[in-house]
Amino acid sequence: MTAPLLEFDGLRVSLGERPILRDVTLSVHAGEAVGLVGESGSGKSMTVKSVVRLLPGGSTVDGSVRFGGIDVGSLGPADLRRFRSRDVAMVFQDPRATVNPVRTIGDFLTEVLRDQGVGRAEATRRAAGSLAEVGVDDVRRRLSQRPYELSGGLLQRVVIAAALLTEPKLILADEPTTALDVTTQEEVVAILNEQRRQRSAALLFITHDLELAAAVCDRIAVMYAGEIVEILPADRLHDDARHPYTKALLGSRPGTVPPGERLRTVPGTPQSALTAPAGCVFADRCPVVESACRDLHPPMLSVGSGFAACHLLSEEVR
Ligand SMILES: Nc1ncnc2c1ncn2[C@@H]1O[C@H](COP(=O)(O)OP(=O)(O)OP(=O)(O)O)[C@@H](O)[C@H]1O
Repeated sequence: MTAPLLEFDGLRVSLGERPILRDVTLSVHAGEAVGLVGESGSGKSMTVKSVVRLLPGGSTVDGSVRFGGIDVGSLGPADLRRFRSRDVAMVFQDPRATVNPVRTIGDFLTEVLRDQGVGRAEATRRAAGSLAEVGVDDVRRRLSQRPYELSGGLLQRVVIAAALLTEPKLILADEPTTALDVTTQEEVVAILNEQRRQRSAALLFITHDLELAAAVCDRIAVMYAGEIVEILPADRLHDDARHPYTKALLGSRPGTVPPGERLRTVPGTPQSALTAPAGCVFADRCPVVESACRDLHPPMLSVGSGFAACHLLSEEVR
């Protein structure tokens, strides 16, 4: 197999004394879509932000994030700028926080290309083409409009068009549809995925929604309290999930209980890397916890089609 495009290798991030990510190890291959799922505060956004070095000030980083074999922590200012504007593209939750409200859509779209020395007419032509590809109609008029004139769904398409314009090798998408209504969410995710597939761009896709991750991605990494606790192929999610946390997430989805019955949730409250116990981070909420789980940190084990960090699996793989 070829070397991964993106590799997190034992990534640890702390803010002062406070741990945020602990030993995150994950790879994303060229053209592959990997979903990062987990409850709020599990570290999904911090993992993604570490790729482009957008962590909060005062963060300490150990371990590494490599892109194309190069440690992004070692990039100087000019290389970092080039990496951020050419190799990766980002799509965040709220398009209105991404697009400058007082500038036109055309200016927003052509800016990066113009920075790269592309002439105005050519940049506008490419911007118009990119908008059309993500299903925006009346492209010429859109280019002269300002963000407040567009709906949230349309504006997120503009952000996706911008993300695709520089032909990035990797797209980082952090809950790209949470701010949109349900029908628009599906359309926007479908367009993002279709367009990145056509370009063979890899995708690191953050979502709370396991089913959405399974529909869009090739593999899924489940995070809890700043750690990855399970990684498995998306099409094996239902059959092969082994970690008690992944199973609890699967059991708490809407649609798993008959209409009228109360939706099950994962019992207990989510924890952060700071509050998690010393042994298994999920021990306090785990329905099958044993005494060893509280003391010893479980290693990531190869089980079935994926990997999971759970003491109860140790016997099985021995
Ligand atoms: N700017 C910040 N300053 C201090 N702590 C932060 C900051 N951003 C995030 N954290 C903390 O880092 C941990 C991981 O947060 P992160 O945003 O990565 O989680 P997440 O899984 O993406 O959650 P969500 O789904 O709510 O976005 C949390 O405990 C959070 O409180």
